[in-house]
Amino acid sequence: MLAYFGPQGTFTEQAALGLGASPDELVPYDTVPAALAATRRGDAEAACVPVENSVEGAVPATMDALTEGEPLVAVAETVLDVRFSVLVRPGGGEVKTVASHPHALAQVRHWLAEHLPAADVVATTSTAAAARAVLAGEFDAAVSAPVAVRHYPLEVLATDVADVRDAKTRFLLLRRPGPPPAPTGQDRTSVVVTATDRVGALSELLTELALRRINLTRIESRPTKGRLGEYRFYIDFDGHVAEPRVGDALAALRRHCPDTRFLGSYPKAEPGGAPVGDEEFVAAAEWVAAVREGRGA
Ligand SMILES: O=C(O)C(=O)C[C@]1(C(=O)O)C=C[C@@H](O)C=C1
Repeated sequence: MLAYFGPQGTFTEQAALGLGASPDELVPYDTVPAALAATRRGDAEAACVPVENSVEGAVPATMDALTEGEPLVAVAETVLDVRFSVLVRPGGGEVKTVASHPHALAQVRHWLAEHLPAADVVATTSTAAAARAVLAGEFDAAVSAPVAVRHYPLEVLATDVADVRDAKTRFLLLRRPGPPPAPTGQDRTSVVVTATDRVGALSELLTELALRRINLTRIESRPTKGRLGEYRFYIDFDGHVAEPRVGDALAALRRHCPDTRFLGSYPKAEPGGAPVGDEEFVAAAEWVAAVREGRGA
């Protein structure tokens, strides 16, 4: 069974199907932490959750749930184009309230101001939860994934709704720790570190990546929820833990920051950039091994 951030008809369900899940193994959970908790307990083999959107940024619920509790690791990612449909009850009349996930609402602010300026905007746990609530008569319109109309007998008031064209959301498939998927040459590695409060701490961590020619693809911070001013950094970079360069960098991060948590090495959804070769690292390690054994100098 595969848990996902539901209910039925979310973008996340679409993402899980796109990652190869079959519809009959999918089980919806109403929140991201609930989907991850089911995976931690072993009720689900894996969980599919949103992690970042190109307009609204990180999904805080996912970031927090990845560091609180037993480790989970990403084994795959996928990226979806995000355009919304506005759904109403058939023959529903005037739209006085419009509901959706906060991330979705943030992506259609201008559209709502132009087309439904008098409507009250209400946040729901997901885009599909909004559709479900419209069906139940709680709100008049839902800003939903286009697929939601297949699950809820609603009428489409508008399609292709998005303030920013080409908006995208990235989703992760997470499992309990196990051997990472084999490297493909176009992989991403994710970690979370807590930088200590001193001059240059974060810059030292990033320098470890730069020194090994590792391309940083994302850095996000979230408060540790402990002391004010203490932050965790979520760092994504190109490469796979199986590559000597990347393994070396991870070891360095862990030396700087003993609570470094590995969040996975997995194939990139949108491959790009030439892979950086590991030849120099392999050759240098062989040279050191030879020196140690007295075979080289
Ligand atoms: O509510 C959904 O349909 C989701 O899958 C969540 C989510 C998100 O968290 O960003 C996913 C894609 C869209 O950007 C809006 C909402």
